[in-house]
Amino acid sequence: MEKRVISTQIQEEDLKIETSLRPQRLEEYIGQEKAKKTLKIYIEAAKQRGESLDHVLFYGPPGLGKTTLAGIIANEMNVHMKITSGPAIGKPGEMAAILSGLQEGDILFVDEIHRLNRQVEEVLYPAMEDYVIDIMIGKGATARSIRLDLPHFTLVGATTRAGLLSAPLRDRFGVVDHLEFYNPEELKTIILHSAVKLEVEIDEEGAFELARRSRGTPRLANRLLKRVRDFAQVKYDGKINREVAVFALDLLEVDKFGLDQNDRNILLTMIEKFQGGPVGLDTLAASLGEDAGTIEDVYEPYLVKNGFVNRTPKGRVATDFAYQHFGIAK
Ligand SMILES: Nc1ncnc2c1ncn2[C@@H]1O[C@H](COP(=O)(O)OP(=O)(O)OP(=O)(O)O)[C@@H](O)[C@H]1O
Ligand SMILES: [Mg+2]
Repeated sequence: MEKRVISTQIQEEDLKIETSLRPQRLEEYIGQEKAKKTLKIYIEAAKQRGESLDHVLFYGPPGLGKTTLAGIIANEMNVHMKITSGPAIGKPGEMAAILSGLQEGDILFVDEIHRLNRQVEEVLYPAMEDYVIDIMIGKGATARSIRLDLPHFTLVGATTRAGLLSAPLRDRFGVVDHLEFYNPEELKTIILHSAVKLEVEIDEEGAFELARRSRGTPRLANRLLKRVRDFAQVKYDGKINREVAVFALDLLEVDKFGLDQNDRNILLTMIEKFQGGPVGLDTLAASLGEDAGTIEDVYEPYLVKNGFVNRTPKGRVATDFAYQHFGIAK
């Protein structure tokens, strides 16, 4: 599918601004009240006891703030954070090396943790549970394993697909938080904060228009803000109000539900090629020329959340609301 403005996955243009816009403290982190409340308590308790925080797993669609929260935990606990990811660690020895390099209280952030291979994962089990690793020394008949103590660290895992995590790994996390899509009010607040940092002039209505077209996702809200700023600069006097926002977003083909061309493609394919479904995920993916995992993690959650698609045991179904959205009779 085409590269889309609305894609919630990280793009090169985001890297620069994301670092500067990323909240550093829990109190600057907007929304996710449930996760925030529990984290706050756990952080305070761990600090009072002078212990490391329990292992934490964040899961949810891309761009909702998993990496941001991991960084915030490190800041609040006043410890270092080491960052790695599932696909980056191929061998058990590499994981052992990372773990033994940690200091007391440190955070090890493992992004895309569902992509760790089995052998690497097995190093984590005793490490998470008892803060030890077993290392094999020697070969063949003389091989033996020795046990090394690790500092008390906190593993923070992030994944878009909690379902793919093995049960033994999932069970070793003391705190599991599902990040939810943000509501337009929360996104509006995020946009207004970002606008201050980026020195963009935007009014409340302009911010709200961007917010409700941001697919419930802060990453997107920030990206749209940046794009619309460019429009405002070139076509208007640099200030973003509702009119500028609507004009720019229409040009970018983001509709008032935050759907873009690719979302519409998915829905129209379901409606036109599969009579609205039920259609299996793999069949739908093949028909769109898109990866099934991407549809499931990136596109579908928002379509389901907003009532365009239902997931049934027989497959995906386009809802009446989806038909209405396109003005197609069922
Ligand atoms: N609660 C929030 N308040 C303010 N800004 C936020 C919040 N959550 C995320 N952001 C902004 O959105 C950007 C993307 O968030 P982040 O990188 O943490 O998402 P992610 O869930 O880790 O995504 P991915 O699954 O792609 O790794 C951040 O750089 C930050 O600017
Ligand atoms: Mg991330």
